[in-house]
Amino acid sequence: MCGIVGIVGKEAVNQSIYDALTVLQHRGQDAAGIMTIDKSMFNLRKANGLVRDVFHTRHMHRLTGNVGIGHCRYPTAGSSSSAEAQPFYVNSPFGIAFAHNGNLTNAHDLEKEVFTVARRHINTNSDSEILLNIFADALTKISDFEVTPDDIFDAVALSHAKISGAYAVVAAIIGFGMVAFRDPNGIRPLVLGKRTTLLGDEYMVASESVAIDAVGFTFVRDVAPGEAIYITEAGQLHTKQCAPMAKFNPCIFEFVYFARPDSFIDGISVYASRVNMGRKLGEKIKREWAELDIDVVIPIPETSMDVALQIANTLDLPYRQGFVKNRYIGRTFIMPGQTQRRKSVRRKLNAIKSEFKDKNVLLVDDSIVRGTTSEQIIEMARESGAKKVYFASAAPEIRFPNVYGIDMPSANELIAYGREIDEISECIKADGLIFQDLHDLVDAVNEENPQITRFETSVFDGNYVTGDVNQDYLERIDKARGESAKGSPTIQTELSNLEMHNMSN
Ligand SMILES: O=P(O)(O)OC[C@H]1O[C@H](OP(=O)(O)OP(=O)(O)O)[C@H](O)[C@@H]1O
Ligand SMILES: NC(=O)CC[C@H](N)C(=O)O
Ligand SMILES: [Mg+2]
Repeated sequence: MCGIVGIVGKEAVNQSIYDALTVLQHRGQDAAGIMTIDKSMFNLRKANGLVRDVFHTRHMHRLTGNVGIGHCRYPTAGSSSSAEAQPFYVNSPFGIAFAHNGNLTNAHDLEKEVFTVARRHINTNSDSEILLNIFADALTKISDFEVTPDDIFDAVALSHAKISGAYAVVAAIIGFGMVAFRDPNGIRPLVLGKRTTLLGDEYMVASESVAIDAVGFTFVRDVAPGEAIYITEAGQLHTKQCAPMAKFNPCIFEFVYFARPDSFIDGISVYASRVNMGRKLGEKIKREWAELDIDVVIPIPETSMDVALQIANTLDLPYRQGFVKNRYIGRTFIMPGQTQRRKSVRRKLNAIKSEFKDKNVLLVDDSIVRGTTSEQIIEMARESGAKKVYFASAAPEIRFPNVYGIDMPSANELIAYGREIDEISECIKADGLIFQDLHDLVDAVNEENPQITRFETSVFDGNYVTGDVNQDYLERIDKARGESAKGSPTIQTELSNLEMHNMSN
């Protein structure tokens, strides 16, 4: 669930892109990159690591220019190698820098087409590099030496017709400007911002509105599903709907977990949707656990905190911070391997024993995916003296793989796969376990924008909106990306030495 950003400014954009990436860091912790256009050259810095570790002052000095794009990566295709960090680059037609959030479902077929028909070489296993080459090939076919807004929109339309899956994209084209587009289902988010300066208007696109707030731009609107935005280097804005059947199917997991609560996505406040989730789950707990002897509601920091507070209010119970989060440890779910994820839970969260001693506690989390967090947290609550430990999840049981940009390629890794609620409860050793119902989750988010008629909910119900995901496909991604396919950490490290890009130190 990477973070992307792009700015066409009147002055240097490097610092604003850096600042935007720091507030999109929760979307991808593995690698980061910035590419700027300075006259007729690109400047690039990308590497594995957090934004604050990838860019040093010496890199920032060299990232000159008034147009640039940035990316922070959470890999969902290929490997964690720094060669797959983004932005990617191609040199024909023109120089194009490219950053992508999402995941393609027909990358395998497209790769063949790129090689045999477009005669282009793909140098990594990243689906984003394929997507870039599909777009570049479309632009080659359509444009001459000059690029008009219509050329850009025709190239995006041609790309939409070929690509399947989830993609929010930002690209910078040397000599012309910046292009951004969103897949026709609008699965991944993308917003447009503007800032008026004495030198003229500046434009920005980003994965979440929080990035627009952070760098002092004003939120204009969400980019529509299928729509393309083209901002010339001179700062002229052009927009066009480029997909005939575009419709909103935003990923519901953005609201459950991925996005920051202070962001708005497709007209929906992420925070308000989480408060609604808490209210609905609180009401379900009241209905189904009427006899329950809960003394206190405790969130599992950080994402579940807004939900847990609302559950406590609905149940009229005290809300207490029983766990302290180490602010220097990132999100565990988006870490690359299960070993690292397991180790990080205890490094990240520590219990305040007095909040548990001799109490029946209700622990609240936004979701249970592999069960890594819940199992260890329940153990910590018991070690801290809790009498009984109940557990509530603001999302329903996750039983299906994700193919649209969340790294859950294998059903076998999901704790709810093939298990009923009492079996899951037994696995995580809870005294009672309750999940939100899917219709309540959808209503909780939908209440904030009733115009959206459908959400992408495949991890809960197995309905994949692109219509091309079958058992064969799921088996292939399981083999290619499941935990057993990812290899040992040593192999990962070796892979990370295979890279091909500039500014490596
Ligand atoms: O069942 P699991 O496989 O453990 O996955 C679910 C957990 O992972 C996430 O937390 P994470 O630490 O990533 O981020 P947070 O600090 O934003 O809650 C999520 O909020 C759940 O706590
Ligand atoms: N999470 C994402 O958006 C990942 C983008 C792309 N599929 C990659 O693996 O780099
Ligand atoms: Mg969490």
